[in-house]
Amino acid sequence: MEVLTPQMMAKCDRETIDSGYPEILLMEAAAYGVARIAVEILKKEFEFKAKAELKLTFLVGKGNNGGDGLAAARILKNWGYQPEIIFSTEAEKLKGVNSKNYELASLNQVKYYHFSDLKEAQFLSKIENSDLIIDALLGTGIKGELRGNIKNIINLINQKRQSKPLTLAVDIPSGVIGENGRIAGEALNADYTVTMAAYKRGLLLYPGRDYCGQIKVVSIGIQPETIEKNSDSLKAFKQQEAVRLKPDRINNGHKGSFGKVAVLAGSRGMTGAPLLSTKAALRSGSGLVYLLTAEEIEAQTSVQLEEVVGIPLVSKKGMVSANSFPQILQFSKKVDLLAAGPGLGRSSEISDLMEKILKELELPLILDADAINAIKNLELLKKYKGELILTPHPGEMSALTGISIEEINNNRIEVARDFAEEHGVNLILKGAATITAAPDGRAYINTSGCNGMATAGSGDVLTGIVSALKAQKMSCFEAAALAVYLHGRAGEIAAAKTSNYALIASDIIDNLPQVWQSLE
Ligand SMILES: NC(=O)C1=CN([C@@H]2O[C@H](COP(=O)(O)OP(=O)(O)OC[C@H]3O[C@@H](n4cnc5c(N)ncnc54)[C@H](O)[C@@H]3O)[C@@H](O)[C@H]2O)[C@@H](O)CC1
Ligand SMILES: Nc1ncnc2c1ncn2[C@@H]1O[C@H](COP(=O)(O)OP(=O)(O)O)[C@@H](O)[C@H]1O
Ligand SMILES: [K+]
Repeated sequence: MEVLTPQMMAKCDRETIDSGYPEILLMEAAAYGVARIAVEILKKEFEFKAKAELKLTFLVGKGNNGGDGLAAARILKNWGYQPEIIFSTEAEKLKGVNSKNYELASLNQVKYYHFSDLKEAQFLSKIENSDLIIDALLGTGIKGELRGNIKNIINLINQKRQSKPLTLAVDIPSGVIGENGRIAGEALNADYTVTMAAYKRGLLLYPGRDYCGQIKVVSIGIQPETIEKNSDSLKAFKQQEAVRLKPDRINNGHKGSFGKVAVLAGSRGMTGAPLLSTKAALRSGSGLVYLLTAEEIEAQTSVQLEEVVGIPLVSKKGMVSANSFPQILQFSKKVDLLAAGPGLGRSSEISDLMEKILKELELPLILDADAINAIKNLELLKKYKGELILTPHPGEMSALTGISIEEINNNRIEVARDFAEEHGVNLILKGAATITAAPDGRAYINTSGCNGMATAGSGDVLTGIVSALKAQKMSCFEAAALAVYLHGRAGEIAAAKTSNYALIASDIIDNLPQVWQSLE
């Protein structure tokens, strides 16, 4: 599913209207979507209340977002509900389709008030006594910080956060900036968001994402071709993409058919990381997993994971030495890919080794953690003879690019895309709202995951999953995006059992089986 900026969405609206599709019909479809989802929520949350008893309060602004709200209020009135509208602005000053929808709502006798005519206590009592608030104050047309009545309305509601009723946002929670997910001073916290035609970036990027609750996308009559033409190949990765992309398994396969993964990882004191990566690879469908690690710790790691084949490498002071390169080169001919980095440690030897690997190997490489930290010359990425997937967290990304962590997090999509395009790599920029970017400009925003995954070793698990998927002959970009999604789902399922507080990285691996089952 495409993820658009407000400008791209407006272009889709405009082209559809210019092609002869009446604007008021687009609005009607949007409103119908809102009304339908409102009914679903009411039926679920207030099973035993009669329609006429339910209190629905529409907060309506003066733009088209307000127009959607007005039309939805009228539709619900015609379905037997008793919605009330509170206008942030003078209803008589509405223009175009919004004015028409005001007329229609009035004709259908929807009750309305103006915020300016209500005393603060009256307004708050209306809010507190509502079963559902429908937020149609501001949509993607927001400019600058919140101001005027809309600011007052949102401030008043947010001050009473404890007693705030269920809230359904129309298109985007008012105050969230559609372009980037930043907040225009304040924003209304929604439990549900019904968004029109496609995701807007601000719904999936933090902090905006925290304000959206459950997001539903409704179709409003804009053709998929129009959306695709006006989008920039940024998509949301969800369960349906996972089901579509998961690698096939052949019934007459043998362990070699499902991919041979070599993991170059671990050092003295960091024996957990290689175990997490290799075990995650085994739990993600790989037929054979080898662990190439410092000879000093090889025996120890092999004892802990029976299914992994240990390959001891020449080491120095507990770390893999640069002199192990001929062994790695030799071994690389036996496997489908090499994943390097987890727990390797930092030393000039590791940097030298990574330089040799990037100069001389040809198989697909997945670089994480210390393998990324060891890259001193970015030119080597572009020159690498095989395919590359890099999986930095924002700290590693900052070290790699010189861009501050703050700037990276404020521009996750652009930073990930620019790097992937400039250096010809597939990039997973980790962290909440992980971005996966391909060298050709395609990118995904991930929709799974939870804050419990911010725990040591969680990235090592991801490396293992990516490796297994790539070894099962997926393209690098799709293997990376699917791995990020599965990792996030496994984290969510784990957190539902352990809580986000208690989640540890191995819980993510333990819940991979359930995630795989959900794709069958
Ligand atoms: N154009 C179309 O045909 C469609 C538009 N749709 C809806 O239209 C919305 C976008 O409509 P608009 O472009 O009219 O924009 P909005 O409805 O988001 O509102 C823009 C108005 O809000 C006020 N405003 C802007 N920034 C403000 C701030 N910081 N503080 C206080 N007031 C502020 C301004 O007066 C401006 O006119 C979408 O989010 C969606 O809900 C849908 O109806 C689908 C069809
Ligand atoms: N708040 C969060 N929400 C969702 N996923 C998160 C969050 N914080 C971290 N993660 C995920 O957890 C993993 C952490 O990886 P990383 O930082 O490399 O940890 P480590 O180096 O300890 O293994 C990444 O996949 C990241 O996207
Ligand atoms: K809104």
